[in-house]
Amino acid sequence: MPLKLARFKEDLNEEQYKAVCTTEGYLRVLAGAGTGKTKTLAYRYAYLLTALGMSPKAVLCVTFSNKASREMRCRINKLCGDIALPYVTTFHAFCCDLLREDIHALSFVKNFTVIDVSDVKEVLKPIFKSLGITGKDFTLKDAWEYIDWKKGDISYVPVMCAYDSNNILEAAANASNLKEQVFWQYIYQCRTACFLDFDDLIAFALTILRTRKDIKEKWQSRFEYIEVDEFQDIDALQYELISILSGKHKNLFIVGDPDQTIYSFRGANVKYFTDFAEKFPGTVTINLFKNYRSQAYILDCAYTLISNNDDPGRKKLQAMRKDIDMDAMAAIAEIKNNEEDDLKTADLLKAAFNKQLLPNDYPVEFKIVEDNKKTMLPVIAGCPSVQSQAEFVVREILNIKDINRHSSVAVLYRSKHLSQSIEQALIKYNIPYRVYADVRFMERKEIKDVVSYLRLIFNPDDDAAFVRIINVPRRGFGITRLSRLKNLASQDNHSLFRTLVHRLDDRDLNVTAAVKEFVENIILLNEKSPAGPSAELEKVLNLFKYEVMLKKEGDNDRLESLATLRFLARDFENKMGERSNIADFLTHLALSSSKDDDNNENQVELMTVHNSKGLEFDYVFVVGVNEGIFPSSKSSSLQELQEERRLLYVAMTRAQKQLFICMFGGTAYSGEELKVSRFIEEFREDEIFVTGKKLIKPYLNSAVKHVLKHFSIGDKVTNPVLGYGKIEEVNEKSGEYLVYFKSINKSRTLSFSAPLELIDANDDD
Ligand SMILES: Nc1ncnc2c1ncn2[C@@H]1O[C@H](COP(=O)(O)OP(=O)(O)OP(=O)(O)O)[C@@H](O)[C@H]1O
Repeated sequence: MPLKLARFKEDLNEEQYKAVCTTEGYLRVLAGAGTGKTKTLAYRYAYLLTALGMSPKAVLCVTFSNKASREMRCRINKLCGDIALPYVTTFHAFCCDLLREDIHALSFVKNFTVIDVSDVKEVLKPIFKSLGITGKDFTLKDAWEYIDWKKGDISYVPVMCAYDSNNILEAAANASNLKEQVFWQYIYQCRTACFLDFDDLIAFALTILRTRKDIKEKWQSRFEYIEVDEFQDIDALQYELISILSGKHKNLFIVGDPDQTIYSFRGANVKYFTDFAEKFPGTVTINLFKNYRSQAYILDCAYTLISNNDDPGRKKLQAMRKDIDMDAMAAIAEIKNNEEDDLKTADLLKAAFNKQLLPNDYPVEFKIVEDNKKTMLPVIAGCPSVQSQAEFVVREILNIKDINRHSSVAVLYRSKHLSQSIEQALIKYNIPYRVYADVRFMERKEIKDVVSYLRLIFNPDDDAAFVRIINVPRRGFGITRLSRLKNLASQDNHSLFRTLVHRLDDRDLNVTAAVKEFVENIILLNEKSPAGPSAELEKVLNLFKYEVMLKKEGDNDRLESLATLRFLARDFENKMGERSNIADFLTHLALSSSKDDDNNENQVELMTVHNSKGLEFDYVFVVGVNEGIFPSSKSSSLQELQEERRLLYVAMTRAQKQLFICMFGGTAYSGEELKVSRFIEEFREDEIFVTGKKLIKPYLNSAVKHVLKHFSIGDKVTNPVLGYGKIEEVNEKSGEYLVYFKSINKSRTLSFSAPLELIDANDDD
């Protein structure tokens, strides 16, 4: 059904409507979190099609991620019916389309293969091997970061595409350092295999547009209108691409929010958004500031946090949602004890949520908060350990009263390694979940490998475990030998491992010294009286050289997974005490990895904050808000810290109904005591509800110190109850205003945090 024009006015607010209908020229929309940026973009696209009658082929709408472009297509299809939308796309997909059509201009093959980051690592591995590079020199990730950085200068493209590929080898031979050598070897391998990585897609497309006037004009003519989402996060090359493409018709619509710039580390620069009007004279700017997503307390708290960053023309967001049912929300467990320790807290949480009497020997006060106002405030939870944090999250999830879809709950974290303790707790309580764009912890290759070692030691007849690890690390026991062994095993009617033990000198198998060593070690560990899980794990990692292999490959991600596994083993021992053994630990792990139906929509969503961009959930838990984690220990400069703050702001503004910000105590691997994030210190005490005060309280400064002054003497303001008023005095020390209200013909003293909105100085009250 065609969209009725009246609907645009009905569905949109005044500013959104203006943005949708201003179709000609340069338009910049400065849209705060949850103010309907995506909605405006979708409606504008629909408006171009229905009101102007444009063909979808003439409108380019570029979003930041595949997820965002799927969402955009879905929204447009809801408005315009089931039509094809060939150019609602991402930067990379668009460049790929352009190259499939015009890569001949670079004399590169049309049937190139696009490779992603994991493929890049596979291309790099043999290069590392041939150059004898180990993790001590640099890691695969370091190499990839160098390549990514190098490709910021696209002058490599003609070399990569040149007829004579010896040029590339020459560049590699003349390289001034090892990383540079890896770069050119990588380019050579990609050229030979006809691979293009994501950086190449942009670099190749831009090279064509820069150098081939005819092709440039073709693409410029094609797109009469261009829309770009998340413009605050575009980089120099993407900016140039859009500038070129919009160069003929000059109808460019951009939306962005400087407070949500979270990709500076990848070269994004917010200046392309903030300086847009100078670059393109005649630009109209529209501000969207009415937030339709979150309840007011969440927005207030997020605003307090982000106000610590430079002000890029920030406007306080106005909460529009009035429909939130407080009774449906999760009650909060308030921990008031002074002597928390890890296990006790978990038990206490359990008791509190089950409304059981607390055991007498806990010298604590612990209760469920039933106060609506407190429940609405963002909760800051200080959990004594990473496990009690997970316990807290899961218990709160179970306690949400209106939870009909688990997918209305998200657990967000700064670093993906934080997911595993949450995963364990969700499994324990049978709550379905999905880890966004990631492999679950127990399904990661390295974890399965190491668990297979443990299984084989425990049970040498475990053929599945044997097959998985006999040649990892490589021991000269590939597919051919394995298939011979399988035949022999079925003749002997033995398991694979036992057959191998009996046939070590069999000529057919011709086993290597490394395989013999493997067999000896398995037998040795199997015969020894088993140690606790963590000691056993250590032996496996050392004896079988698994960890050495990862170090050689420089695979930090996998090494960090092993660190997590060590942590799990230690934790299991702590919990189970002297009784703990490897068999129980294996059972525990096996149960943890039981698969749920991944297509099930009814799953709690686990993801990094970066992945949560553009999404919204009723209930949001941000976990691991610890100093060194969030902000990351890698962020030390002012700019980096501001980016981390924006990242937390993005996480907080995903929440619609309730927001939980959790940190955990304990000791880090480095031996240092874990601390509360500096961002928690930036919240105002009156804007949050703290549970687990023992950990949090020492870090909170007095509310007054943190209260921000928003208004000056003479400002005209409005209050939802008292109506129009005028600021008469500002008392910085007490954090209060004296405001004269016309409705009562009196002045009232109100705190800086009172609900006051600035009204236009020209407004006549
Ligand atoms: N005019 C409106 N009336 C009612 N609801 C609206 C309006 N505009 C947007 N919304 C709703 O507000 C929520 C946020 O909108 P949207 O996802 O488009 O925001 P956004 O600006 O893209 O957010 P962010 O940048 O934080 O990801 C959505 O649930 C959307 O349906």
